Amino acid sequence: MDATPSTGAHPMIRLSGVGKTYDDGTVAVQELDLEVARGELVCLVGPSGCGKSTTLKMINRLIEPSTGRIEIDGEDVTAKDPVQLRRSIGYVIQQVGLFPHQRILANVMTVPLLYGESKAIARERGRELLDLVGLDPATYADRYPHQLSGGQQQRVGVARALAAHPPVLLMDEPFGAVDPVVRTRLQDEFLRLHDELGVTVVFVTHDIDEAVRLGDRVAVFAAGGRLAQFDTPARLLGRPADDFVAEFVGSTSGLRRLTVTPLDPAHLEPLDGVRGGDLGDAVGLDISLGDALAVLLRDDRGMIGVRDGARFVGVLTPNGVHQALRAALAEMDASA
Ligand SMILES: Nc1ncnc2c1ncn2[C@@H]1O[C@H](COP(=O)(O)OP(=O)(O)OP(=O)(O)O)[C@@H](O)[C@H]1O
Repeated sequence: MDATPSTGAHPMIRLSGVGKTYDDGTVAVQELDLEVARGELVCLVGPSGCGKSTTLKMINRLIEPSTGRIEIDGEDVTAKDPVQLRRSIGYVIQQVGLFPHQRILANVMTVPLLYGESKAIARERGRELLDLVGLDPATYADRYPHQLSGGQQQRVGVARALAAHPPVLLMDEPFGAVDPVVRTRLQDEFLRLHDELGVTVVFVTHDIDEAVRLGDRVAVFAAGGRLAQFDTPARLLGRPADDFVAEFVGSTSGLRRLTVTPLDPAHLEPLDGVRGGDLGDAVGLDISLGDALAVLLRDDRGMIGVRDGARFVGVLTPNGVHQALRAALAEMDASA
């Protein structure tokens, strides 16, 4: 299968009325409706035990749903052979699960070989993928997993999951075990990779910051697998659906909103009368309000220049930051 999004009318993943009750009576997920568009990156987030992993594992049938229907690209997954299904869906977990006695390249080549590719092609594809996830094949291809750091092992896990060009990639807390600095780097790299490949991703995390940073949309789960809100990061933070979501996104949601609100020329002040020397650092229009505010706070002039390419387009002041946040909420309300 190919990761290139096709143009069919149905979503890439559709869960309708899906529920899971384990044999001991635990209701892990109930009546879940969720649609993931082609090429979308959706994060499932929520407190421990709220059914995120169960939901993910039902998509590739590691767990069979008790009720409801799951479709991938319009096809009912229960009608497919589970082994074939799992080969066509990439799966990355926190405990990377690399084969310890195989070298890194061999680990990544596993899936293409399973698909019957020749060794030469699988090797070439493996090297390409290592490169894609930021591991120089000349350095890492012949190492064993224990000779890599935790973050590097996670990258190999991602490379291996992408080896079969899966149209769908499921990720369960893939960056949970690495330190915050490495985690941020892996998130950045993964966002770039997602843009490049257009693969549809469902990503489980318990970290709301990770969810709003990565997700095109974020599904917040409450206990018992209840979907409390499924929305864009900006709406989730700006207009939480209920008290549970408000509490989950937390008291720092104002700060988080800065990271998901773009810098908008409408909230800049004109350059008139401002001399070059009055301006602190200049930032580009393509950054978030949060990054712009960080630059604004770095010096005490209270304003920074904003460029669109090489051209100065205005000045951002603290008042402009407030205006942008207020306007983003007003826009959301108008479109609701
Ligand atoms: N095999 C099982 N048998 C019985 N109950 C289970 C089983 N697997 C999971 N559960 C229960 O189902 C609920 C949902 O578990 P799940 O692993 O999906 O949650 P989660 O949101 O992914 O949690 P975490 O963030 O802690 O990984 C929990 O109450 C869990 O104890």
